[in-house]
Amino acid sequence: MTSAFQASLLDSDDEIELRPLGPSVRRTPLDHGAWIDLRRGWVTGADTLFERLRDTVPWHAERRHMYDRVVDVPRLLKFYDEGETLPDPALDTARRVLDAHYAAELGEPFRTAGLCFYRDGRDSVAWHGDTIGRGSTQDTMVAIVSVGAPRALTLRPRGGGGRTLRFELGHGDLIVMGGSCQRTWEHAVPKTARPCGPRISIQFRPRGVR
Ligand SMILES: O=C(O)CCC(=O)C(=O)O
Ligand SMILES: [Fe+2]
Repeated sequence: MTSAFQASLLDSDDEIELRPLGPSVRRTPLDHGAWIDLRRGWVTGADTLFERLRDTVPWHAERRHMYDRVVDVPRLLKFYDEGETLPDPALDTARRVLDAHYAAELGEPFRTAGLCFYRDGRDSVAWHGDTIGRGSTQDTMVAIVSVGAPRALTLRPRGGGGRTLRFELGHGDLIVMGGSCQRTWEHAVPKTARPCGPRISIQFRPRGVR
């Protein structure tokens, strides 16, 4: 359970590595058939990976219609669709290891990678489920790797009410939202007035989940 699962991502002296998954992944069942898996510190050398992604990903800002206005999306984005080359070999390895761990339960591989760059506490994502695709009707999984400074990822049952769960995620932490989580729960990265450093999240999703 050690070296076989430990993937060295670079042949040189860079220390980006993935620690084993297996029993170190903690599952928390949530109401309505949802669950969360948490593996703290999955990626070692996560600060190095943060810097590489920050410097090499072709980040772009988006603007969206909100009522009668066009507003800035408060984070930088880059989406890698199925078959597109990922920006860093560490992400290929991460996806392979996630596939090996979750294939039997998920029944299909993770195919796409969405990247978000939260530059400071003003960047955020509002309450939502990933329901553009199949997540609105089917159980699925969304695996999120966080590098850089920790930010809170919050979860609550859809429509509010009920308790809000809060996970501070950064520095190589892995969280996986599974079961009905995208349609029965919502998640967010709230803005914060506390001084905080930048965070990048990498979301791996199966085909047709968005
Ligand atoms: O950055 C995160 O951890 C969450 C991002 C997210 O929920 C999304 O892009 O759908
Ligand atoms: Fe999301």
